[in-house]
Amino acid sequence: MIAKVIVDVPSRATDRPFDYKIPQQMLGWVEVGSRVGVPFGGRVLQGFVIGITEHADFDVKKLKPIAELLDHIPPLSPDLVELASWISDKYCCTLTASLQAMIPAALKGKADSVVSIADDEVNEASEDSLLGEEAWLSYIRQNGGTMRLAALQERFPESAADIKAAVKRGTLTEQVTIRDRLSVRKVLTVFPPDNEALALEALQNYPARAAKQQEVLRYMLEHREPIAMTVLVEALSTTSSTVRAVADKGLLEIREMEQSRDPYAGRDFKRTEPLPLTEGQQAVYAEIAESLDAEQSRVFLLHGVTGSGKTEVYLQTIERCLQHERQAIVLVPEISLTPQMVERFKGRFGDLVAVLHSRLSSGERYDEWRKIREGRAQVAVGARSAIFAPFERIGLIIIDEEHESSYKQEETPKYHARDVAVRRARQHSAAVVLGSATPSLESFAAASRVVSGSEAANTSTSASASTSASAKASGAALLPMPNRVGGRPMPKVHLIDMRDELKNGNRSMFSRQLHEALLERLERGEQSVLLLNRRGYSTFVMCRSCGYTAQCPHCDISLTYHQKSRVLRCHYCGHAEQAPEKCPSCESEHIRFFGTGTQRVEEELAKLFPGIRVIRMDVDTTTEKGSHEKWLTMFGERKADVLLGTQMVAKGLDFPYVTLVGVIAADTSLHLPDFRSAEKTFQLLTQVAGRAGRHQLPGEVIVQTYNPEHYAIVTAQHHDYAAFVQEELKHRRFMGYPPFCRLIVVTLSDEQLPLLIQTGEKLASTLRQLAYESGIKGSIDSDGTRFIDILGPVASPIPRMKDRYRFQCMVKYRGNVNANDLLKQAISMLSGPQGQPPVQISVDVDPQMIL
Ligand SMILES: Nc1ncnc2c1ncn2[C@@H]1O[C@H](COP(=O)(O)OP(=O)(O)OP(=O)(O)O)[C@@H](O)[C@H]1O
Ligand SMILES: [Zn+2]
Ligand SMILES: [Zn+2]
Repeated sequence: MIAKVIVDVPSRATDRPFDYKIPQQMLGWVEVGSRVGVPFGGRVLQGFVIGITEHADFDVKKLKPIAELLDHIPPLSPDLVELASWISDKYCCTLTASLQAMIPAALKGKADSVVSIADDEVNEASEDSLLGEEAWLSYIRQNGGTMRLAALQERFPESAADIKAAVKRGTLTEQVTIRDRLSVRKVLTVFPPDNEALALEALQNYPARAAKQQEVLRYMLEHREPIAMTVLVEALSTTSSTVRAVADKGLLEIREMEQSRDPYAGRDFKRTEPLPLTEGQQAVYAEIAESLDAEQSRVFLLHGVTGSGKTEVYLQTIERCLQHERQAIVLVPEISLTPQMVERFKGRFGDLVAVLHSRLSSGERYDEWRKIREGRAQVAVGARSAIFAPFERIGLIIIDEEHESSYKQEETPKYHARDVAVRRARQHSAAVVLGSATPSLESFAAASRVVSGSEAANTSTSASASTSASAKASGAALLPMPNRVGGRPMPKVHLIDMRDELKNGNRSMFSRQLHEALLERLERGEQSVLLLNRRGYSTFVMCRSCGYTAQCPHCDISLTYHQKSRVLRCHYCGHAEQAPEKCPSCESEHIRFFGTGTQRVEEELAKLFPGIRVIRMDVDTTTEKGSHEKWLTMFGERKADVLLGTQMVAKGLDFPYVTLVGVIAADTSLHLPDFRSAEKTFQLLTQVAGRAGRHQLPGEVIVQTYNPEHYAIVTAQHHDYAAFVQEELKHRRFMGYPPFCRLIVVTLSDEQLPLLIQTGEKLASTLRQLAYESGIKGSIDSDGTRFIDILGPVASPIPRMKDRYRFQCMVKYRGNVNANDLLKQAISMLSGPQGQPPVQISVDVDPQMIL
C-alpha cells in the first residue's frame, strides 16, 4: 500500500503529496489523517497522510517507506483532511499550512537525532577499553546506552568531531525520530487491591514492625480509589518505598496513569437548569430544533438585541443536539472568552465541555484537545481555531458575536472561522447558528437578501473555491429577537457634543453630564463601565516643539510607548529601544508620551473623584495569565466602582449593578482608512451600551463624540440596526465594497524596491490579461452579473515592514468569477522553474483588515 503524504515544508513548490510505501508492520494503522515521520531530502520530517492507494505514480521499488507512525489514533479525521484542502483552495495557501492550523502546537513535532551504542560494541567493551574510554562514550553508557544527540553535543562540545567519526564508523548508530513538543502527562498512581479478601487477611497479619505499610494498606482498603503516589505519601506522611513494599507483596498495584492538565480542575461550577424560555426565545429555539431533528445543514442568523437571552438559546439547542448523540462547537471571540462565559457552559454541561483558548498553556490545550479527540467531551467552547475541534459527529456549530473581526485569522492560513464553520457543518449535516446584536453586513445581506440577485457578490454557483461560505448561506434564515428578556427596556443613550463642552470652557476629558452621572452612581453605590475607544488612539511619542515622532527603523510605523518599562516598541517587528529624554531631532525637552490612553483616564478619575475605586482593563493590565478573570471577579463582587477599559469591556459582560456606561471618545475609530470603520463604530457603541441595565436597575448610556450627526452614532443612539444597515449599504454600493463585491488583497514584499514594483506591475497586468481572456470584460460587465477589477499596485498602508518594502494589488470581483484560480495562474506565471515567485507574495481572501 502507498500513502500520499503532505510533508511539513512551508513552501508552495513542495506543496503536493509525496508517495511513501507503508511498511508491513504499519498496515492497518496508517490511515487518512495519520501523522508520520518520513525521509525527505536527506532529513526526516513530519507529515500527514492525506490518501492511501494501491498504485503509486512512480516506480514502487524506488519509493521510500514511512519511517515512523507518530500516534495510535490519527490526530486528524478524513473530514478534517478534506476541509484542509478546501481551505487551501479558498484562501490560496499551502495544504501544509491548513493542516498545521488544525492540530495543537504540542503535536508540531520536530526531527531529533538519537544516538545509541551499537550492540556488538556493548558486548565487546572489555575491561581495558572501558578504562581508556572517552568521557562522552561512558556518559552514553550511564544513560542506558541511548541518548539525544543534541544533549550529547551540548555536554561535550569539544568532542563533536570524535562523535561524528564514531557515527561514521558505526560505533554509534544514529536514528532520527520526530519528537513532539510536549507529551501526555503521566502520573504514578496507586491502585487499591484487586483481591480484597486476600488484602484484608494480609492486613490482619501484618508484622508489627511494618506498621507504616499496614497503614498504607488500610487506607487503600478504606478508600478503594486510585490515588496519585505523591498525594498518598503526603496524606500518610510516609515514603514511596513503603508504598512500593506493599505493592511488592502483591497487595497493591502501582502504574503510571495518563493525567489531564485540566485548567478548570478543582473549580466548582454551579449546576444550572434550563430556564423556561421567553416567547421570543421559544420561537427561535423551535426553528433551530426542527433543523437539528431533521439533521439538516442549515445556517441561521440569530439577530438578538443585547440582553435578549441569546446564550440561553445556545444552551438549550446544544442540549437538543446532545440528545441526538451529536456534538456541538461554540465559538466566541477570544476577548470575550471570559470566565463568566465559560461558567455558563460548564454550569450546564459540566465535564462534557472542553475549553480551547490561547491563554491556556500548550499542555493544557493539548489535553483539552485530546478530551475531544478521545470522545470524553461533547461540547467544545473556544476561540477561532476551535472550529477544528476533532469531533466525529457534529450536530451544531454556534458562533457568538459573529460580526467580530477576530474570527478572521491574520496569519496564513488566513481563514474566516464563519466560512469554515458553514463548510464543516455541511460535511456533517449540522446546523450553524450565527448570533449577534449587530450582525456583519455580509451575514445580514446573505440572510435577508437585501442585496439583489444581480448585485450580490454570491451569485456564483460553480467554483466552490471562490464562493464565500457565508454568502452561500443565502439560504440562511434570519431569526430576530428584538426584545430584552423580561420586557426590560433598552437603556437610554445620550449623545454629548464635545465641541460644545470646549466652547463652554470644559477642557477635561469628561463632559459635565458624564461627570454628573458618575457622581450619582458613586453616591448610590452602583457601578459604571467606561469605554475608551482605543482603535486609532495614540500611544506614540511626539515632540511638541518640532513634531518629531519616534518611528521604527525597520517598518514605516510609529513606535508604541510602554510606560511600565519606559520602552518604545514596534508592534510589527518587535524592535525595542529606550524612550528618549530629549527630542532626538531638536533637543527639546517637550517630548511627550501619549500613554496608553486608559492610564490617562485613570489618573483623571482619581483626581476628579477622590477615593474612587477603578479597575483598569487593557493590554497592559491583562497580560498575566488569569488577570482577566481576577479583574472581572473583583468587579462582579462590587469591589470597584468603575470598570475602565478598551474594547475588552464592551462585550458579553452581564453585571446587575452596572447602571451607567460612558464612552469617552466614540469617534476615534470613525476615520480609520478602512471601509468598515462606520460598521465597527456602530457595533462597538451598540455592544457597550448593551452592558447597562440588564437586570432590575435601569441603565443609562452617555456617549461623548465630536461627530454627533454621523449616522453610525445616531443609529447606535436609537438602537436602530435596520436604519444603520440601510445607510451603510448605500455607501457600500456606491463605493463598490462588500457585500456588493468580494475582495482579495495581494501583498508583495521585498528588500529591493525596483524588483518589487516591476513584479507588482507584472502581476497586475497578467491578472488583467487572464481575466480578459476568460471572457470577463472588466468593471463594466455587459450583463450585470459579473465583473473583476484589478487595482494597483500601490504602496501598502504600511509601506515598509521588517526592512521589506510592501506593495499591494486589490482584486474586486462579483458573480461567477473564479478569482482564486486567476490569481494562482498569474502567480505561477511569474514564478521561476523552482516554483518560487521573484518576491514574497501573500494573499488575503476576504480581508478584514484593510489597514
Ligand atoms: N428565559 C429566561 N428567563 C429569565 N432570564 C433569562 C432568560 N434567558 C436569559 N435570561 C437572563 O437574561 C440576561 C441576558 O441574557 P444573555 O446574557 O444571554 O443575553 P445576550 O443576548 O447574550 O446579550 P449580549 O449580546 O449582550 O451578550 C442574563 O442574565 C440571563 O441569565
Ligand atoms: Zn523635537
Ligand atoms: Zn518594526
